[in-house]
Amino acid sequence: MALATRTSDTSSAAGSHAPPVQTWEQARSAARSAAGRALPPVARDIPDALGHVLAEPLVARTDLPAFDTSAMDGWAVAGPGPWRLRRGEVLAGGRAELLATGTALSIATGAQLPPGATAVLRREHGQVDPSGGVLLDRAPSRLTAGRDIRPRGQECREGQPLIAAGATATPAVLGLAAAAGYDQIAVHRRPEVELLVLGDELLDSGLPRDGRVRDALTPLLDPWLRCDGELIGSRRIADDFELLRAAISGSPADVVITTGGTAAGPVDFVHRALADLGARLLVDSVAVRPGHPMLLAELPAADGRSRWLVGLPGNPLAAVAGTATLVHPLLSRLNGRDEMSRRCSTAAELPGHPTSTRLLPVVLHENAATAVPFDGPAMLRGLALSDGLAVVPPGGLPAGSTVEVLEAPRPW
Ligand SMILES: Nc1nc2c(c(=O)[nH]1)N[C@H]1C(S)=C(S)[C@@H](COP(=O)(O)OP(=O)(O)OC[C@H]3O[C@@H](n4cnc5c(N)ncnc54)[C@H](O)[C@@H]3O)O[C@H]1N2
Ligand code: MOO
Repeated sequence: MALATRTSDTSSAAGSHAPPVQTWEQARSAARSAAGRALPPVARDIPDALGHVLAEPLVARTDLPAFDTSAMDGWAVAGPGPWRLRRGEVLAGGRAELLATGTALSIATGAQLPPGATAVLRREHGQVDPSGGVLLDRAPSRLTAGRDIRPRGQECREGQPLIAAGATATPAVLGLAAAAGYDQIAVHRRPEVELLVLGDELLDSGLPRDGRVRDALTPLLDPWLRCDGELIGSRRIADDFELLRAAISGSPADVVITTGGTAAGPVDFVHRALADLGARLLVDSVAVRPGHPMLLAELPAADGRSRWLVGLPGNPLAAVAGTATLVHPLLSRLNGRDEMSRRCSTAAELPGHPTSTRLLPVVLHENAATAVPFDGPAMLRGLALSDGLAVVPPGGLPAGSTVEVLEAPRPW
């Protein structure tokens, strides 16, 4: 097969005619539509569900608290004082017998209240007489019925919905699920992702030398991909057509992500490999700077499972732009969640490209965006100082306008 180039007459370089250059908005929406719907629900143990999206509402499996509980260290008391002090104590996790009116029993915070108890007297509010057999309240007017008791069902009743389907399993949600009696929760399966980093010029350690540069994309993309999916592989592939073709076709991932090799250089094999594999190009070049050579393709299904490939340009900030434009929307949709962005104002002018959308690293102060220097396609210095990427429409934005700022993926 002839070496694929990206001149205008090579739209057949992949399995079907490549789409025309898309606007940034069209490309994002193509990535969401390609995913279609969230991956099917699976049951996950609570520790393994972090960052997943709930496929079903979280419904309380019990009253919370599940029993009347002491809110303080002190004494469970029955009726008005003074009280005859019973021997022993009830600790958290323990059970106590019926407490007769006029008696009291030492109790710890979190302990189940003995039946018959009407209030809890805090340790610092009570006084035991020298005989050790009688408990007095230092200020009886404070002790109303129910005082310092967390009543059963105060937080929720069994069967009550706590969190809606579609919410992300944050650490707080996982804690609530455990408290409400869950061992496993129903979440959407997360997409499996494999990262293939192309480029014989890349080094894994030491200083750039002899025309070679450090691989900046593995350390940058691996953590982001772990936020948005299950990263099942991350490896370097030599600039070799057969190796690249085999790596793509043999990948078990739902989504294969390549970096580099999207353009027209002598060893840029991504288009050719996709054509050879019969992939369908859904996005091939986007009117965005940096990152315009980014692409999205649907790979032939494997075992009935849909598969996709996102080709990110090699220039590091261009690869980040491709991640924001294609990878994050695709993976978010497969995960069943919305992408993260916020509306901000512009603290100063944000320079634009004449005809393309520009993704510009910005810092945010009091929700107002300012561009940072060193924002060239091959640079990461500006990005590393930034709070997000501003979406600057063609022509730019004057100070005082509203701008969408894309935030980096987070673990939840
Ligand atoms: N004739 C044309 N040349 C180029 C075009 C074009 O339209 N016509 N587009 C330019 C743009 S824009 C970009 S972006 C790049 C995209 O090129 P590739 O995706 O083929 O990427 P490579 O050529 O492999 O690498 C480009 C550049 O990035 C460096 N690189 C690659 N991977 C990494 C990495 N993991 N860490 C750090 N740096 C990386 C690589 O060394 C190159 O310097 O094409 C332009 N050319
Ligand atoms: O668009 Mo390239 O992605 O400018 O570096």
